[in-house]
Amino acid sequence: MIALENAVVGYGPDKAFIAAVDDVTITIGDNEIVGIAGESGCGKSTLLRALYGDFTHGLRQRGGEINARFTDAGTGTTVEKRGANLSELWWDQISYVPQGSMSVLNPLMKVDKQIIDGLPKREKHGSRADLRKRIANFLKGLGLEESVLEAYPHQLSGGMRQRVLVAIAAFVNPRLILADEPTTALDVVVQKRILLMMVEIQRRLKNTLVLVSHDLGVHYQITDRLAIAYAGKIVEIGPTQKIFAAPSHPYTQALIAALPRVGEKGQRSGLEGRPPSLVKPPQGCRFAARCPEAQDICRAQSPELKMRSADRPVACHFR
Ligand SMILES: Nc1ncnc2c1ncn2[C@@H]1O[C@H](COP(=O)(O)OP(=O)(O)OP(=O)(O)O)[C@@H](O)[C@H]1O
Repeated sequence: MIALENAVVGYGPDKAFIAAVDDVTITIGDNEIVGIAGESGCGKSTLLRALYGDFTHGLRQRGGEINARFTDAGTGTTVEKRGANLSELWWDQISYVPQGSMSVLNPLMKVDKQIIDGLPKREKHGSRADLRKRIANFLKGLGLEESVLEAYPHQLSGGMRQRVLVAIAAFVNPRLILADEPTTALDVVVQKRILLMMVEIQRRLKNTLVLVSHDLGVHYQITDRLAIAYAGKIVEIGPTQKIFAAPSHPYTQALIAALPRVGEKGQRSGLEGRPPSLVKPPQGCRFAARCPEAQDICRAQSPELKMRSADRPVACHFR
C-alpha cells in the first residue's frame, strides 16, 4: 500500500513554489493496476515521482504525507517508509520504468551488462553466468529472446527497448512498479504488446502497478482503477470501467466525450481552452473556466475530493 495524504509536491523556492501536486490524497492498494490520466503539464509525472520518493532535480515535498507499507514477497516481512526515505526501497520493493528508453539505457553498453550492473546486491548471489541465465530465463518467460542481452540498445527497436526496461523493473520482484508513459511514441501494435506484458507481470507478481499516461485508451485496456488529474489536483478516482461507462466530474466527462468511437466518421471536438498555470492557479475549482456547469461557488471555492458513492471520490460542488 502506498498513500499520499494532502501531499503538496513541486518545484522552486517557497516564494515562487509551483505545486505540481497540490493537496492530493490517494491510496493505492496491493495487487491492483492504477492509472493516472490527464492533460500534459497537469502533474502526472510529478505525482509518480512523489510515489517513488524521488526528491531530486529540484522536486520537493512541501506538505502532507507520503507513506508506504509493503510485505516482502519472499520473506513475508513488512517494511514501512515515508517521503524521501522511499528511495531506500528502490530496486527492492519499488521499481520505476522511466519515459524514453533510449535516454535511460547506456548506448555504449550491452544490455546484459547494464542489467547485471544495475541489480541490487541481494540479486547477485552465485556466479555471473548463473545470474545471466536467470535473467535470460526471466526474459524468455516474458516472450523476449536471450539474444537481446547480447545487443547494444541501438540494435533494438524502441518497443523492444521498452520491453527490456519493463522486464528489468520486474526482475527484482518489486511490490510496486511505477511506469511513466511506457508506451508513448510507439505504434499501437507494439503498444499493445507492452501493455499485455505489464499486465502479465502484475498478475504473476500480484504486486501494484501505477501507470501514468495521457492516453485514455491505454488506461481503458489495462487499469483496474483510474485517477484523473487536472492542474495539480486529482478530480476523480474510480474503477476504470465505471469511469468510462459513467464519468462523473465535468472534466472527465469532456475527456471521455472527446474519444473517437468505432465506425464514427469525422473528428469529435475536444475541450476548448487550456488548464490554468500552476504558477498562480485560480482560488476556486481549477476547471471552472472551462466547465459548462460552472457557477459562482466554483470560481470562489475549491471543491474537495469527496466520496460521492462507495468507490468514486469526485471533486465537484455539483456531484
Ligand atoms: N524540474 C522542474 N522545474 C520546474 N517546474 C517543473 C519541473 N518539472 C515539471 N515542472 C512543472 O510542473 C508541472 C507538472 O509537470 P509534470 O511533468 O508533472 O506534468 P505531466 O502531467 O506529467 O506532463 P507531461 O504529460 O507533459 O509529461 C508543469 O507545469 C511543469 O512545467
